[in-house]
Amino acid sequence: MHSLERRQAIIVLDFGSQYSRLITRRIRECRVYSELVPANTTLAQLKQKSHLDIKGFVLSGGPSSVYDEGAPICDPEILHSGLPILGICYGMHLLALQLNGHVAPASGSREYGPATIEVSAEAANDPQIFRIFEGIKVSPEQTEHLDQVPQWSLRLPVWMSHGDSVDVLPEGFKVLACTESNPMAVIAHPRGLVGFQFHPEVAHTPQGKEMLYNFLFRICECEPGWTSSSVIDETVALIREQVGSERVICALSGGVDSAVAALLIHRAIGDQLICVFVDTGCMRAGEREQVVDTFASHFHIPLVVVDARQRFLSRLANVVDPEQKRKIIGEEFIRVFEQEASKLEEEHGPIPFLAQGTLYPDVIESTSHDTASTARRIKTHHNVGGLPEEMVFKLVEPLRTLFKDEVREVGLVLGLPEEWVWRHPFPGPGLAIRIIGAVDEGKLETLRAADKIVVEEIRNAGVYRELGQAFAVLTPLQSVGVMGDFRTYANVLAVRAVTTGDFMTADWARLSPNLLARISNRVVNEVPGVNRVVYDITSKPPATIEWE
Ligand SMILES: Nc1ncnc2c1ncn2[C@@H]1O[C@H](COP(=O)(O)OP(=O)(O)OP(=O)(O)O)[C@@H](O)[C@H]1O
Ligand SMILES: O=c1[nH]c(=O)c2[nH+]cn([C@@H]3O[C@H](COP(=O)(O)O)[C@@H](O)[C@H]3O)c2[nH]1
Ligand SMILES: NC(=O)CC[C@H](N)C(=O)O
Ligand SMILES: [Mg+2]
Repeated sequence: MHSLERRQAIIVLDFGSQYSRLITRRIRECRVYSELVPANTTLAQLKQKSHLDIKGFVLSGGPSSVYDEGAPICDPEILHSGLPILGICYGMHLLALQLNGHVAPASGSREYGPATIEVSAEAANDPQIFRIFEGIKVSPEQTEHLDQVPQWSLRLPVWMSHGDSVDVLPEGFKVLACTESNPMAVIAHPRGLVGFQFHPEVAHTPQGKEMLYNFLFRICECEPGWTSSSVIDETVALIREQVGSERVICALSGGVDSAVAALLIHRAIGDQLICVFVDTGCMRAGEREQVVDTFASHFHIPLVVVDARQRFLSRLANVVDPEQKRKIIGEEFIRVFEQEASKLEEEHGPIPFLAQGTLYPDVIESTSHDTASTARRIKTHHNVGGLPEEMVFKLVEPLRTLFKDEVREVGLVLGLPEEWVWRHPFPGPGLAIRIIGAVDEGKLETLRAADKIVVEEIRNAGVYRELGQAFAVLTPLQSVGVMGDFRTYANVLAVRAVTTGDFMTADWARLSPNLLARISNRVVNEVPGVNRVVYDITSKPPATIEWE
């Protein structure tokens, strides 16, 4: 058995800020592993993560005031652990309050948006306290935007969003910086406790990343060891530990996540792995052939293709409700895998494990971190919330701790072809959730033809890589048109193209009018049953990326 080296980690306690996940991202961008955990996680619970060598904590911001009834607090054991802590906004308020300082409740005036912090001369001369700002300079362009010309000291543009503020320091702390309206904008204790009233994780704090860098490397004394190759080595060792000499089937979709999962598992356990691709009947034009061909030419892993078109389509017949569609598909997937596993077992012996390409965001979203309110379910993703309750498999999910761009990097290192690495995500329920209303073979044909044109034109225009996702949606809406002097009465097709980093929020892509014109023209001319094309100009939120 492989002995795993403990991985250096920074734990981010999530007090409900909309930026909590971004803090984790920023830390990982500095090549230090970081995990987001619920606000009420205790030090004792964290110590059970024995594979982690915890080097410090970040307490995130949050919507509550520390004076709200039931406001989340931090386990005192964490505050007294002796490890460095960075408290951001609400996290700073907690740090101050729980260590016997004082927080002034919001008094009408809130500090929201850009602000300038000024580091005090005295603090700048205290190297222990100053570590968080060491080496940071403002660029001349930034100085122009600051309130006044700097004389001697360090002034930095930052981004604020708060009402409460610290007004009495806890013992041993010093003020490191202030703003015009806030005398305690940054506080610090020589033993590595730092409070920021502003948000270093957002792009509007230009030097924020350098501050986080200082926290990680000067205060927590981390080493930048979290790289694609370290991820690969660790994950491979973990898979071996979990699976031993047993067999695994991997649900392979043709998307980047499951392909990378399959490659990692194959590296770990070789021919104990079999991949299974399910043709649900809701795939895009040529998808099945493409997956089979690319897989065969790049992987040396057996692939079973299951033609489950009939069974999915007959269960979906006349189903209109999006959530019901998702549940049916989630369940059918598992039933198909079970059936295939039992067939394969006749030849290969027991297959207790099912591997999936589940990512870190799926995991974070499926647990509610918000202690004050339970997150509302928007839609059931088939591979997480959509799994049936009774299931014979144990799950292997080697990407459970990774973000999408990290998965792509790992894919490149493992030799996954570029075109596969950069494919837009395609949801498991496929075209079934891009046909509004009931799904049938005729509508699938129409949508496949239209979707092919949309993607082709986007590729031809050279903008595929700039987009997070681009696809067509078939609406049940019919409208009147005129073609070759004849009246038509046919469906409206919607085109959706978004830019996004993490698929949690997205903006509609500003595709060029010429590109949109080409798409519209070709769709209406080449796809029977469509006589009108519209472009979706809604961001997420308030819309979602998929229409169902
Ligand atoms: N047609 C399919 N056949 C087999 N497994 C599938 C299929 N569709 C989805 N899955 C499983 O469901 C998981 C989640 O799907 P999801 O679309 O989120 O990931 P992906 O397809 O691997 O990557 P991407 O997000 O880039 O599309 C996949 O990783 C895969 O394990
Ligand atoms: O594998 C999946 N199974 C699903 O059930 C599912 N639903 C949405 N998606 C994908 O998730 C991302 C966010 O989509 P939404 O903004 O529509 O929620 C987008 O990338 C969607 O394509 C899914 N992927
Ligand atoms: N962004 C934050 O963390 C805000 C903290 C707290 N809700 C306040 O308004 O002061
Ligand atoms: Mg997919």
